[in-house]
Amino acid sequence: MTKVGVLGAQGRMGAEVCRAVEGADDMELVAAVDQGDPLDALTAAEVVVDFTHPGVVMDNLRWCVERGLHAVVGTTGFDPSRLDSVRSWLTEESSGNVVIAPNFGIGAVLMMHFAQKAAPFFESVEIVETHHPNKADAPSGTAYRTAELVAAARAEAGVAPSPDATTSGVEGARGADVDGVRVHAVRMSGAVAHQEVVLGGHGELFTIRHDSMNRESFMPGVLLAVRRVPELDRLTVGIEALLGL
Ligand SMILES: NC(=O)C1=CN([C@@H]2O[C@H](COP(=O)(O)OP(=O)(O)OC[C@H]3O[C@@H](n4cnc5c(N)ncnc54)[C@H](OP(=O)(O)O)[C@@H]3O)[C@@H](O)[C@H]2O)C=CC1
Ligand SMILES: O=C(O)C1=N[C@H](C(=O)O)C[C@H](O)C1
Repeated sequence: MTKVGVLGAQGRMGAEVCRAVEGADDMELVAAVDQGDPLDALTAAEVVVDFTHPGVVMDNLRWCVERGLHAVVGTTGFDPSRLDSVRSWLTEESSGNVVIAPNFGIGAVLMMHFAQKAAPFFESVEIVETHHPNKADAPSGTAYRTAELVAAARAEAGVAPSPDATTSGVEGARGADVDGVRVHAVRMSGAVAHQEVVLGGHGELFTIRHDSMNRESFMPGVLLAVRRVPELDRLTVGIEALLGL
């Protein structure tokens, strides 16, 4: 039985993770910690799952690493400099491993993978993500990561930036620029988590779309990461490798 602790246990995702862990035959929920609770209860765990807030996740993660706990992190906000900081904590001597994934949905991981594959074949690419209006960060971690992967694939293939003749307009109308890829964030009541990667050129549009209809959709990926994190090597970003992609 893997002993699991959850940080952000009363939040939308944390509560779903607690239910999923309690429903798994090979896991035991030993700590459910939220805002204001002491972290000490987490030392009973082998793996800590964090779904909190971009503003607090670095402190939580450092606390886990310093205690040799494995961590599975779904909280967003991990830009390259944050990932470098985490790598610097995970020395030869530290015993815990970390998985940080902007999206644990299997379909969402495949969407990112296919977008990366398709990106060099089209002149234009833009990303449109739609989320529930309670989301704190924009663009989503998934959109940010997709843009990074798409931009890297295009750079490696020597593809020019997406053409854009815009010289005037209202600020924000063209979305955010993430590594040269335009990302548009929609906040919509009734939505959960949705993303389209739109690619175009030579008289055709190719759209790769993913929809999370509920938060259960993330649980197979979260449980997979909890099962696999002890055998991984220090920091793993995304669960692509765990799926054999
Ligand atoms: N990787 C993935 O697949 C997914 C990632 N996410 C990401 O997960 C994060 C959480 O999302 P969501 O569950 O919707 O957010 P919620 O706001 O519903 O939940 C976050 C919870 O964490 C609590 N919290 C805040 N600070 C701390 C702290 N220092 N220690 C312990 N608990 C704390 C919050 O308490 P309080 O409300 O009092 O502040 C709240 O209960 C976001 O970054 C989101 O983007 C979401 C879905 C899937
Ligand atoms: O806040 C959310 O809800 C989600 N956050 C993650 C993100 O920012 O990409 C994953 C998913 O999109 C749901």
